[in-house]
Amino acid sequence: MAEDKQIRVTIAGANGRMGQEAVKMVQGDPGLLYVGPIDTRGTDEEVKARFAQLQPDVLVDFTTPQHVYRHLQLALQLGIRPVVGTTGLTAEQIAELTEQYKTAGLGGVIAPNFAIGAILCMKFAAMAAKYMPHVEIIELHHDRKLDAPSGTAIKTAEMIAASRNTLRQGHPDEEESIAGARGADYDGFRIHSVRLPGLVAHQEVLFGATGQTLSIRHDSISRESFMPGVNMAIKAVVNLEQLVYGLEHLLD
Ligand SMILES: NC(=O)C1=CN([C@@H]2O[C@H](COP(=O)(O)OP(=O)(O)OC[C@H]3O[C@@H](n4cnc5c(N)ncnc54)[C@H](O)[C@@H]3O)[C@@H](O)[C@H]2O)C=CC1
Ligand SMILES: O=C(O)C1=N[C@H](C(=O)O)C[C@H](O)C1
Repeated sequence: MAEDKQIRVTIAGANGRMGQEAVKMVQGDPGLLYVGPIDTRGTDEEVKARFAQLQPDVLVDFTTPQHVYRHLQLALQLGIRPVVGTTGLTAEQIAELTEQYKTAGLGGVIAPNFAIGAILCMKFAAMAAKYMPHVEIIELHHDRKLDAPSGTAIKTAEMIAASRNTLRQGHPDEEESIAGARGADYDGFRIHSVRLPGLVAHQEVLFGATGQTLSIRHDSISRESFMPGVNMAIKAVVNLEQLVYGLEHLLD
């Protein structure tokens, strides 16, 4: 894509908490052109007609787990590059979409978290897990969140599992007297999800070893924290020829 051409951006979920921040960010960048919102709660024909009217290069998605898979399929059919922040896609869906985008040679970004500090938290946790394999993840979010565990916690768990020798933690005879007390099991370690008003997006990764503990924590205290990452992904995706899962792949 020519360097001096503005990138045409549409946003799904433009009236939501993240969408409103994303509209402001896109409108504030002279390199980007906000062509308007897209709402896909209609027939395929209606939605395709709206896309044809907007002519976007990039579709930014901050909607719900229920709609995001269809959005990625639609973007593929229409040759529009997606930048997806919506969480809740399964590992199988991501693998299938990755193959489909590769075959089409179309760029896309799925990033469970766009905040640079959250990416560092994941990377540091993966580094630490190699040497301190006893680990638990606690993610904490506002109580309007639909999915649990968070996309960030799942991605963190995947990165930890890739660098940690598999180990089933805790006492072999441990039992829950209240179901769920020990959290969700991922590859032998636990993920705990906290939902409270007043929170935005937070994660703590705790490690334990003989006589010591290590905590790695990230806090997003406002949704502006995600915007530099969204901006970076929009500018990167126009030059990609495959679907990338995780902002860390755009950083190195
Ligand atoms: N990757 C990241 O860094 C971040 C990701 N998220 C994720 O983004 C998603 C949205 O989060 P919030 O903005 O807090 O939610 P929200 O509920 O405030 O906004 C979602 C918006 O999407 C709209 N919507 C639903 N279906 C739609 C459709 N088919 N077409 C167009 N619009 C539709 C809703 O009306 C609503 O306005 C969630 O999955 C959340 O986990 C949130 C924060 C950061
Ligand atoms: O719903 C949210 O708010 C967030 N969702 C993403 C996730 O599931 O990880 C990213 C961030 O944690 C905020």
